[in-house]
Amino acid sequence: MKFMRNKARSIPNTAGSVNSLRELLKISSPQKSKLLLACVCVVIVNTAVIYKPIILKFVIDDLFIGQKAQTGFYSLTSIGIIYLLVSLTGSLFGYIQVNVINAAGQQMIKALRERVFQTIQLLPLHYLDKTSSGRLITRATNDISEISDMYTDVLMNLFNDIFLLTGILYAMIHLNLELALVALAVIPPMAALVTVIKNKVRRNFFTVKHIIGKINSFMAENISGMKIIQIFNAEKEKEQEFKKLNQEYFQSTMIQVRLNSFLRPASEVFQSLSVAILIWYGMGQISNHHIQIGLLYAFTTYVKQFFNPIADLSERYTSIQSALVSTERIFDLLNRKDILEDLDSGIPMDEIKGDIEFKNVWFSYDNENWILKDVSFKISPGQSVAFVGETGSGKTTIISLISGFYKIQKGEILIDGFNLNHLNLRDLRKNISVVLQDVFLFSGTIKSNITLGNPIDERTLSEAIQYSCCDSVIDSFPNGMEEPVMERGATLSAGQRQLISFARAIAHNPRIFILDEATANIDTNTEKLIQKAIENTVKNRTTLIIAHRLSTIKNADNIIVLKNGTIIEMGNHSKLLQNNGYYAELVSENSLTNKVS
Ligand SMILES: Nc1ncnc2c1ncn2[C@@H]1O[C@H](COP(=O)(O)OP(=O)(O)OP(=O)(O)O)[C@@H](O)[C@H]1O
Repeated sequence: MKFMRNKARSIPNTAGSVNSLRELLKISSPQKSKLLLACVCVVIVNTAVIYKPIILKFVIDDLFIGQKAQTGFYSLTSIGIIYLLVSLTGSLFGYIQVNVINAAGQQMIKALRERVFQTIQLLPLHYLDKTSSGRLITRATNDISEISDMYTDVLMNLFNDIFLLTGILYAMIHLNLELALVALAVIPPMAALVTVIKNKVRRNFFTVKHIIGKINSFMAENISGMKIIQIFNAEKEKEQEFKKLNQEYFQSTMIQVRLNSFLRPASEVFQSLSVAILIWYGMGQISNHHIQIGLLYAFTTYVKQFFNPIADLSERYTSIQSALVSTERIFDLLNRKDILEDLDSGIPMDEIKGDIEFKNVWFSYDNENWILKDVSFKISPGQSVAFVGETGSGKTTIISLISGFYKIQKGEILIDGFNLNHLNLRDLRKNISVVLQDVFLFSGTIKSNITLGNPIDERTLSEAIQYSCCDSVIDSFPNGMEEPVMERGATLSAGQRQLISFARAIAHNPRIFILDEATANIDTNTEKLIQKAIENTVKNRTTLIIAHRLSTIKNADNIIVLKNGTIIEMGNHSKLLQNNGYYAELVSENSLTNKVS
């Protein structure tokens, strides 16, 4: 059933493209006036193009063959001037059209890129857990640039071409219906050919884009994991994996190249065929004095002009299909409003006290396997609680639930007595700070990593630095707070990163502080600093610590011991030792790191 659903979503269909194009037009609506101006330009440019053969026909048939008196308006000079003016007007409006359409296209792409980024920021963790970063990166980069190309290069030309085709068609029918039908006799077989190729091109583009997503994911993952690859000499294996992906990509693009390279020559064959039929039929008509040579000349010019946009269209056909597929993929993401985080509705809470209660909470990530089973506990404001338990017992899951990252299936989580599901998530998260084991730093400066762009005054900032014992780290850098930080804080030590993240947590002055204590070995001096930072941070705050060090656990007001998603013991250090249960066993086995005690 699951398979069927996925498959149904991935099969490309025309309705999908039409809807996506409609969405694209909606995004373009602020650019309405520019688009309108561009359309006016298209009309003027193409009228000029269509008029030029009519002027030449007049010169050949009326002035030279018909021997019409070449005086006044009909003199060669005035007709030459008119021809020049028509050409110049066409060129001038062509210039305006290109500028206006490009400006409108770039504005639209800018808006679209912003919307994609905003949407990515609101994707819930349960979606991100199952989505590769490469897929999302491909949406924000490759797919957008394909639409940009289509918009600035293809779309206006498309409008241009369609207008030109209609104009030429009208001019041909108006001049001589019979000759027009002869000239266009090749259109039905040509349309049949294009229809056959169309679906192949679309299907293949879905494959191509899917593989680009896989390549981007692979690249992103390998670049971040390069240290491990190099240490374990896994370069060859990774290279093989990459070669396989690259080969897949190569094969699908080759199909595209073949289809693409077939379309232009095919349309040129049809063009030559049409000219040949026209000359064969037209010469007969001239010999029978049914038409004059100027008309045949105008028609051969029109046929060439008629097939040029068709040839261009067929060449652009693959780009159009590619961009349509990209548009569909982007709107597939943008329209997932049902899953996006709703940060702004719910009960507003400017300041929370920090009272947390789990009431018979059951939780599963996949709606099948229970990770938390009937978990209940209460933490009063300002209390510190340490979570202890073997790996996979559900400690991290509990803190993710308190931050509102996942929804529980059964039971209730209450914050200050309010059900977390009904709270304003933005307000809740404003009151929570976390320090994770694996500290995440962004490229920027130490200061920007502490403030994360939030308006934090200098006094709060310097207090945060002092309480987090981060001052010694900052003083050790020549640029102090403005010291550049590389992506993921790659140039800083684990201890330095930890201290910066404590400063970040304190600077945001949370009511609830969550700490996933690092298990990494840090030198004794930094260890002491971190211990001090923890002591300073937990003061007057509700604190939840996933604790690994006995020293931290001992200081906690309450210790919650978990096993397989169930609370098996609860109490302070001495009470749990007295119980002589699982916790006492962990302590006696020295499973908890006994550092800085
Ligand atoms: N995003 C996720 N999607 C699906 N399952 C998950 C996810 N995160 C954790 N799990 C599963 O939930 C269970 C509990 O994981 P959790 O991270 O809460 O354990 P933990 O007690 O914090 O472990 P550790 O001490 O190793 O960090 C594990 O079996 C894990 O495989």
